[in-house]
Amino acid sequence: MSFRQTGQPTFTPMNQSLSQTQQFQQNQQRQLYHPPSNEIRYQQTQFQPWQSDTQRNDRQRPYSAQPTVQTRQMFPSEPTEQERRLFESTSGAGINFDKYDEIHVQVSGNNVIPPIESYEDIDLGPALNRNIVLAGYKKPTPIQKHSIPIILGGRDLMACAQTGSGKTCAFLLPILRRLQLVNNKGGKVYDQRRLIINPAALVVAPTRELCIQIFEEASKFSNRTDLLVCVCYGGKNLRDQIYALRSYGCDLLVATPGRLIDLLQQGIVGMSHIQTLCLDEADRMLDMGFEPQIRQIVEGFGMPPAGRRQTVMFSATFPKEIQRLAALFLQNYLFCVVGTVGETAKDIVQKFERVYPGSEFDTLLRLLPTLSSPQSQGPSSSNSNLILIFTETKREANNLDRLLNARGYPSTSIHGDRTQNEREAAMYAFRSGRVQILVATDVASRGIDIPEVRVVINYSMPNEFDRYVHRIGRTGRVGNVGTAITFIKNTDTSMIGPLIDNLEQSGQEIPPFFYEIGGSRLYSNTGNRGKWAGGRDVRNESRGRGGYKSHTFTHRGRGGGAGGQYGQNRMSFQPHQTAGWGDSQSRMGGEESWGGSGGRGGRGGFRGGRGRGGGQWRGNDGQRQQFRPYSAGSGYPQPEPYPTPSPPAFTPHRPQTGRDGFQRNTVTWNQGGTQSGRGGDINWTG
Ligand SMILES: Nc1ncnc2c1ncn2[C@@H]1O[C@H](COP(=O)(O)OP(=O)(O)OP(=O)(O)O)[C@@H](O)[C@H]1O
Repeated sequence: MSFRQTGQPTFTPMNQSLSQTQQFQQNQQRQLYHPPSNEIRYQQTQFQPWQSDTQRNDRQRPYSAQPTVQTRQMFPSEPTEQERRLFESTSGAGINFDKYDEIHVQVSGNNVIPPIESYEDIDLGPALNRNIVLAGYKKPTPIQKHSIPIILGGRDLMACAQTGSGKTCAFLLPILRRLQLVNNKGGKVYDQRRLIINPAALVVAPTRELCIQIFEEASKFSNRTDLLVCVCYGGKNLRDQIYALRSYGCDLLVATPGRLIDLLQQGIVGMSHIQTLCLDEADRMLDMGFEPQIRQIVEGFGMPPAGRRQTVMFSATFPKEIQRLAALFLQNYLFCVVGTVGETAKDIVQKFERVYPGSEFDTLLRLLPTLSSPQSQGPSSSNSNLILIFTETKREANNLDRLLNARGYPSTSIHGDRTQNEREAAMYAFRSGRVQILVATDVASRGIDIPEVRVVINYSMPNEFDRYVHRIGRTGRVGNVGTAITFIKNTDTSMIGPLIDNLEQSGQEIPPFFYEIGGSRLYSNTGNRGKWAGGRDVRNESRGRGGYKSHTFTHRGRGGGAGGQYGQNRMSFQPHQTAGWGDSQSRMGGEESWGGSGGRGGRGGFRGGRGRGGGQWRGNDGQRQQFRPYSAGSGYPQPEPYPTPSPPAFTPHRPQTGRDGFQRNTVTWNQGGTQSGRGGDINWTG
């Protein structure tokens, strides 16, 4: 008899006949329907790691039997000086931030997990909640609304959202929260007297600069937790990174694939504790360049297989063939797309300049005075108007940098031929506004977040549309407006079709000269245009009508009142009755739209649990369906972590930086402070 029939869950006692995956799913289910209260769940974080199968099976005790630890969260109400410095680089949301709510979100897969509407809807723990406030985030972006509960719920995820829409935080927050429940103790394990560092979560990103950036974000959000975050990337001294890893241990490792494989091959780092694997810029990580390395990392060093680990993938672009390949690393995953796959942000004004071979630099010189702020004519400390110029080759980047400097425009460059120290110096000079022009190859096209970049110039048009999307995505981030100027040559015919599609989609003007250049490509809906179009889960294409049901969400409706009706279905808010979430998914292949109608008190969408009840709606099949609301702060289902071997007792040192710039998470506590064991936030007792 199932829970849905009786209202009470029935669980098979855990025994040897259940596979580890089944046991994990059963645990998840148990927590899904019996979310423990905040306090009890917090106490639950104090558990010891499972050490063996027998011990794991013995863990079938009710929560009330867990040891009770009296804890009080005592964080200073005001940020300390150190915290101010840590969070000072966080940019504010732009004027168009609220427009994100108008973008439709589609989620497909089995048992879709509904989104949150605010950070308070979900229990991320006091430390993370405080860090969100310190970062100045007032409400989650659409991708965060969906990804946070999905990742926290232990599901695999393939997520696609526009550039600059907060994807980093969408995976970091739930990963850090899950890590708090793991008790990995820095993953230090001795194997035949040899120390191996086993992180519990791994984020892999394609470029060194992006790794540094993700690490810095992770350091911010793990502030005042006892989690150890490390970054490893090529171009820096390997011995220093090994020294730092071994000294401190590591719970969350951010790495580039090449350096990670080095560390794995030398037996410095192990993959056996990995519970969550995250591929940022996943389409790049799985294209021909990186795919063999990712396969090696996932399959060659004892990482738990799909189903026993959680795998999440994020990008702004997800070509269909990469989606198919990515599916091999995932199990029973949810596919979440904000807007349309590969869409450019609407806040970027796209302009085009027709150029002829050899006339590019003159065109640039003509444009620059109109783009730069007055301060940018010469050395200046103002960084309000940064210009990022993309070239196709390293040589072109070097030449352009030299020419610009010769003409009195202070610039610097970043590309693969520069040393890592030069690259980091260039990024620092640009971020801080010491130089206002950065000439870059595609090493800076993905993920790099510099809020003051107001203009991106494609000095030459890339030959793949996704590279264009990522390049121009360096501006117009998180609700800020930006401008992208692209130089188009007569030979760029293959890109004209996708560009026209894109401009039409974002309601922008199509330059008349496109019709001259485009020729027959303009009217063909094949090739690249077909490749990039659409925002579908590829699983549905192969399944035809029997594919996964796709749920469309819109988060409009804040501010109260009427409105928020979307599509054919209007959601009405009713007091929550019985949980029918799983049942509502039973009809495959249809499409539903769930809109926030504003509702009482003006919160649309899925805000239940504060007396506002759950929701019910009619799908296209006309049947009444219901969802189970969250209670504010009453605890989102938290899966039990996978069993991890017990590492030896370890007292972490926490210097701010390791030797030679190897960066470490910085955690400080007051004199006399106590730490309430792994898995919790650090508690201050004065
Ligand atoms: N909820 C939020 N409120 C305000 N700002 C936010 C929020 N979430 C993220 N940001 C800020 O938005 C900026 C862009 O975020 P992020 O770099 O994660 O975007 P992204 O989607 O990963 O972009 P890309 O596709 O280019 O990698 C960052 O400066 C981040 O601090």
